[in-house]
Amino acid sequence: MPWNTSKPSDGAPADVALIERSWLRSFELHRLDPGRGEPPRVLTTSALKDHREPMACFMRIARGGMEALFGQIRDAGYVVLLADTLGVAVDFIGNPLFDQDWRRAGLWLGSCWTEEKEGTCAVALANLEQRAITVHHAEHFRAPNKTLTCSAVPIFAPDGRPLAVLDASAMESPDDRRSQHLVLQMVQSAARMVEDANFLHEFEHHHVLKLARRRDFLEVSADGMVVLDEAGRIVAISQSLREQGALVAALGRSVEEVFDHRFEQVADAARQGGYPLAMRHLPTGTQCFALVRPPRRRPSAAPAQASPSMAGADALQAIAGHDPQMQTNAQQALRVLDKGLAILLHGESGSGKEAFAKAMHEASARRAQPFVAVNCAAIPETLIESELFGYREGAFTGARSKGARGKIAQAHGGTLFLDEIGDMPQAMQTRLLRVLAEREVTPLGSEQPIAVDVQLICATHRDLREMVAQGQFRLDLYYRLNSVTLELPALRDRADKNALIDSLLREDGRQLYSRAVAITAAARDLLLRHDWPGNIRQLKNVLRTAMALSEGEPVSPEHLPAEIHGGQPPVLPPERMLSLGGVEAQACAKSGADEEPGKRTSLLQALQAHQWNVTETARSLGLCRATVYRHMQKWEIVSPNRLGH
Ligand SMILES: Nc1ncnc2c1ncn2[C@@H]1O[C@H](COP(=O)(O)OP(=O)(O)OP(=O)(O)O)[C@@H](O)[C@H]1O
Repeated sequence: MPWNTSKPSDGAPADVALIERSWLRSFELHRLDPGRGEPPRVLTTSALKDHREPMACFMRIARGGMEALFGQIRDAGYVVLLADTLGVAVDFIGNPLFDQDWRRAGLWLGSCWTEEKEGTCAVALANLEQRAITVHHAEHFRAPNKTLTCSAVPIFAPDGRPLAVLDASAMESPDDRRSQHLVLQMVQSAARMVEDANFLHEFEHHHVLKLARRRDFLEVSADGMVVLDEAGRIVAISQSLREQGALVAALGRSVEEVFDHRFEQVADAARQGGYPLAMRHLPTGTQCFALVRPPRRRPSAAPAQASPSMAGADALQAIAGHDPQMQTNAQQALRVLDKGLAILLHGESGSGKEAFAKAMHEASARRAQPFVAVNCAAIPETLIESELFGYREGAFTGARSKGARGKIAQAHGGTLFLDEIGDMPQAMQTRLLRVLAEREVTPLGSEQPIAVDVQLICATHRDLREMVAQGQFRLDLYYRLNSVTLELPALRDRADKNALIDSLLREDGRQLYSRAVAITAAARDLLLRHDWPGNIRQLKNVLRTAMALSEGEPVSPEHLPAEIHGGQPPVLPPERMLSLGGVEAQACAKSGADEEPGKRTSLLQALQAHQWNVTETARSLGLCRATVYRHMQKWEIVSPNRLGH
């Protein structure tokens, strides 16, 4: 576990390649004139407010890092900028003596540093490539920027999403770009400081383990941080660990599965002042040390009293993208969150209902509490009751000896996401209605009700009104669930397909090749013309397969499956049929046409390879989970984990 490896330094040759590519785009894609004279555009105060408001909370935290950085470099004539992910400078610190000069150079609050307008520049490149970079003097594309030297570093949210860019710029500097190496390092450490402070703030109500390989450095400079929820599960890791790929596999596991300590020991250390624990990372046997930061007490017992999260609101905006209908959905969601209303998401399979529900949870006052998702279509009818409501010991033959908490009780204080609610059996509809009315749940075999307080979000691709008309869904439950219905557009109807393609190439490219992967105009054109029956999930799978086939080179038409070319879906052997992302939509859409015996074997092998983890299996095969469950039911494949029930 290489926690203490230092990050790659300046990496000048890599910078040169990025800068060359950006120049090409500036000429060919953005058709900019390098000789144009004006400085960057500066937004009006009210337009700037729209950029600052959503990140107000983060900006307060970032200010500390900006001031510390400015203190180190002000005498050398640098200013410090914080830009949002659209390249707008939302905060600025410079020596006020030179205000006029900064403003003329575009180093000013509200200035827009995008590649589309400015061509090659550091803030735009840090945003696009999501890595630290210096753009020095003539490396800038436009003439007025060529005297500048700018070093910019992206800052990430706890979930790995880009949040902002920190930049240090000067109007005068030596010609040799190596003179900026140290400045870039300083911006990097300030960015990391801001990122860590934001991380600790987001998880102030959790136990946080600060980890280091060397005990002496633990208190002054930890190698990374790990967050535990109330049940001792690892729910987040800091960006430093994420970048090194360390502990990513530990997410979602309990602390004792990953380290040789139980949660009680960790909580005990926290109570006694967080003394350093000597720990062993079980999968690798690596020794490390941990300081435990205890959770801060909530000011009130009710979690719903906390203030809404600005970072969460950002997450919601990010999921909404640039599509007007999705933006309206995000605004409406923000208005109705934390008001005790049930929310219904309606949209085709793969259109992002669960992703949107998660983002809503992150934006709500319940964000530090659990988000529990239940797919009603995936649980066999005989198990749905115990799964949802829980059971007491000995409630039925095969019940676990200690009983089990149901999903509804697990979501207490947080959000319960009921996916495919249209598939919930009628008897369960009646029980759910009672839970919603009485705000308590009675586990099977028990007479003792447990009080529950959950934000309920349901999702379906079905027409519930039609189901009500046909007597398949209870009218009273329908009214309870849809205080607010948000319609998620199908991908083919989204106005921001281009931006979605770019963000998937950037995010998944980062995972596969540590950088964004480009796409040719011809391939993009094919993607834009396709009608995407499997929606964003299908697009994501097609792009991942294409990126793998292109080996990181720009994705071009030959990397795309036949159906994207407007042809018939490829006729493939069953194994490939299940393993190609591009056929996901077909598999989802027509589960009746897939009877070949070879497919059962392929699915079985994939499930075994992923230790019967359906989510992982679905991901590896490029299918949606519901389809995997459907196939399992149809082909009578039973998980060994279920045999005991
Ligand atoms: N705005 C987005 N940007 C990038 N990826 C997205 C976005 N929205 C959804 N996705 C991804 O698309 C995939 C499908 O999303 P999700 O599971 O939320 O869809 P769904 O509508 O709940 O599907 P189903 O009805 O089949 O359960 C997931 O991998 C999700 O991460």
